[in-house]
Amino acid sequence: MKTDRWAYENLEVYVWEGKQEIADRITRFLAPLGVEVIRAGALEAPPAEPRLKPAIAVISVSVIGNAKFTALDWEAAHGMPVVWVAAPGREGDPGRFPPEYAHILSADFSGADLRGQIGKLLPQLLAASEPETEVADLVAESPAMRQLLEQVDTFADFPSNVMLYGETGAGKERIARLFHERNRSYGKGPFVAVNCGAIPDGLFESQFFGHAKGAFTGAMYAHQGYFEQANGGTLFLDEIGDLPMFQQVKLLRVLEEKAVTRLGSTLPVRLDFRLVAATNKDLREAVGQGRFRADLYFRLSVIELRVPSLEERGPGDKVLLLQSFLRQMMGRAEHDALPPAPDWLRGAVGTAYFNGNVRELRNLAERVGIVLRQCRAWDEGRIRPLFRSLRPGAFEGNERAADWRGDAEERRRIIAALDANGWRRQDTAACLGISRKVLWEKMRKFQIADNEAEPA
Ligand SMILES: Nc1ncnc2c1ncn2[C@@H]1O[C@H](COP(=O)(O)OP(=O)(O)OP(=O)(O)O)[C@@H](O)[C@H]1O
Repeated sequence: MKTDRWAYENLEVYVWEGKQEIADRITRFLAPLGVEVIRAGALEAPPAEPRLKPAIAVISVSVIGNAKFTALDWEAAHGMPVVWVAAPGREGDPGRFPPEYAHILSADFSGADLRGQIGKLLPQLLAASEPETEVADLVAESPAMRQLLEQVDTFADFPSNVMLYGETGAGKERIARLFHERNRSYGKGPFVAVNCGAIPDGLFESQFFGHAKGAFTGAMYAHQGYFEQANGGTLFLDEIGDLPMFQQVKLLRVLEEKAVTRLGSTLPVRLDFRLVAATNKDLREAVGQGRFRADLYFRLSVIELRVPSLEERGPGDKVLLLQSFLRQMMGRAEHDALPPAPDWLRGAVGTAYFNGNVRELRNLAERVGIVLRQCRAWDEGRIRPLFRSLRPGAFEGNERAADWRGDAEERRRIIAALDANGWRRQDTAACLGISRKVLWEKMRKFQIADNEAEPA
């Protein structure tokens, strides 16, 4: 269970306020608690990347302009609660602010006033930052997913680094969380997810290493980097293949030394966390082409697992996922009150091709959920058209779908040959007309477990 202290130390507060003095006061009151205060400009557009940490915005009512932008619009677009700053004496004026402006501060607020408002929002932030009911909702009925979960169970309780491969949106972060949750020691600590593709060069060090107070202009307070934030828990490095070479060197050094020194400090901090990295690229190929350091690759890839795409998982998992997302969206009671999903719907989901994997399927579920809530029935006339934007699974012109189907087919062929040859690699390779080494590489690529195979 996360604590208020954890929440403050991991909180980002975006300040959109025209008056410098007010913005400075917010920083002065919050930064000593470990809060990262970010001075934001106009924030009308929702951020392109999802935020990695819980966040609150503090916004001056005057910069928004009540007429065109309501508090609800803002909160929905950004997914973070807002504390509004109003001119002194106006904050309690019910005629002026509709009820959704629930958290209003008078512009002459004290530190206690500000912390009081934020304190009211902490329980909601803490709840949101807990992993969703990951394990309970994890849909993994297909043989490919069951095999993956078995592998997670085998390795979860060890500290070894893990590398997850898989298409975008296949569920790599979800599996990383599972590794975290199933580890008896690190699972009790934080799970810190970082998208390595989204870190500007100039910010890598301060974001990963943190900085001491006064380390550079503007570093008014000490800041914990991702390594320290993940201490005692799991650090999930997504899109690791996008890490530029010079950042790779720095990451490797920290992993080797198991310590980090904040910028502007001389005191190393000992590190002890579980590292799970993920990529949708072929890292071995990147190593071969000199785009990824071999030493870092070997350090990260102690345990290598592949998260199957939805195509490989097959129609059964697609249907179950759709139902699970619908239950989440509509609420279990409302969903279960519906008659069972009709065959035409199962057929449509099962054969659709989801380019964006589980994430795209969830978007479809959201659209279906909206219709279901309106008509409370599986209305074919209204629901079937929602599938039009999706390509059928057998769509000829889609190369990626064809690749995936090709992989799944090859995997099936290899398993059949292994079965037919009693899992003896030499005989299987001969039967397939490939070398034993190539067979081994393919078994590794397709995550074919060879528990019963002869010793190598
Ligand atoms: N087996 C599953 N059961 C239920 N939900 C899942 C499953 N796998 C993934 N999801 C959901 O699908 C969405 C995408 O998953 P996730 O973020 O883990 O994918 P990813 O492979 O890490 O994506 P990216 O490559 O973009 O980083 C998330 O909302 C996740 O909760």
